[in-house]
Amino acid sequence: MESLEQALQRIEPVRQEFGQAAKRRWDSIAKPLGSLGLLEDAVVRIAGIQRRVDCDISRRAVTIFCADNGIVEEGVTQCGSEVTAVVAENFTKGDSCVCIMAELANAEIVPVDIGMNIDVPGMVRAKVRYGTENFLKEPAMSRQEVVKAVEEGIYLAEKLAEKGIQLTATGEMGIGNTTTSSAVAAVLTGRPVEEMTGRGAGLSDAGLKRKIEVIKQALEQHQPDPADVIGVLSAVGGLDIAGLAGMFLGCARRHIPVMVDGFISSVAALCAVRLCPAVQGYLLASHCSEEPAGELLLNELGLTPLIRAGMRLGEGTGAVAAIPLLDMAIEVYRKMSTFEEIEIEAYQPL
Ligand SMILES: Cc1cc2ncn([C@H]3O[C@H](COP(=O)(O)O)[C@@H](O)[C@H]3O)c2cc1C
Ligand SMILES: O=C(O)c1cccnc1
Repeated sequence: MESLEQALQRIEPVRQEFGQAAKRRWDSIAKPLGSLGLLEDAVVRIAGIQRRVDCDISRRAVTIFCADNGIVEEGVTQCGSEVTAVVAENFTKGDSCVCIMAELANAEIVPVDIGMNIDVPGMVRAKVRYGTENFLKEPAMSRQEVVKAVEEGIYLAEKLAEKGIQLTATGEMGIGNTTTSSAVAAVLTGRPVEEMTGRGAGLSDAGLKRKIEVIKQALEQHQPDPADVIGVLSAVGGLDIAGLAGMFLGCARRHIPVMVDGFISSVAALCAVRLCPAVQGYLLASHCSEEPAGELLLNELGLTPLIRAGMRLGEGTGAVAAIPLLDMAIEVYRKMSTFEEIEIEAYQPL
């Protein structure tokens, strides 16, 4: 298993020359220049990542990192931690929002237990520990545990690469993970907690107020250093965010395009990019989360979303929703006649 340090050293920048060749192919196609907008940009990006002009995303998976969060004790969520395992079990049976969407998008579901309170059969076991601590009282976990979770994500990306997966979508499930995500986002962006915090899966006004207070108090207490991503995750993060950060790093390491989902996934992507800026070139933004910080995080990542659908579900639903758009883009890119071909036909005597 590759260590985080080794992976960080081995991640290479994307190869622009393949992206440039893909752009020339788009420009030769018989349609107004650039008229498929972000769909064209996505294919150019994928070509650079895969290092091939005839890029291919026909084999795809959605990895769903599942973990529990000790901070749920503080009343920052609408439902209890037991819901994490219930939904996770449904991932193994194909009965969740993301499963139904992934079936249509022809994406394999890979549910990963990176730190749930309960063991659920049928999941990829990458459990670092049974849930985190309540970060209002003590650090969520140790630095070693953060590194272990990141390394599990990197390892899983390696396994997906070995299986021939050509595109990964990132998902998560873990009650309380919008609280950990808001805390991490506030530290990494240096923005006020209020701007970074929303209602998650559905909090009341009073609940939202409490959630903001809890995060503020915890940050006051831990004073995490924004330059120390592992330290921030250890103080106020979650195992799902750490595992996802590893997935982003691992996909970059293996030249796999990786689709960012919503709020939690964006925070994990930001962690990965702060650990290794070259990772940015391997990311594709699917949609803009309806959580208050959704747009800000995408800006911070330098990404433009393909979809604006007002989604705020998680599980990887937004990332999976964008896959059919990419399929359509690649189909046009491959099959559509070029200006040259059409002109040649036009000169044939009728
Ligand atoms: C039944 C159910 C299914 C979900 N699927 C995704 N989430 C989403 O909501 C959770 C984060 O919100 P919070 O921080 O407010 O707990 C995550 O698990 C996320 O994936 C769900 C939440 C619930 C309740
Ligand atoms: O945007 C998200 O990823 C999100 C928002 C609310 C709850 N769960 C996930």
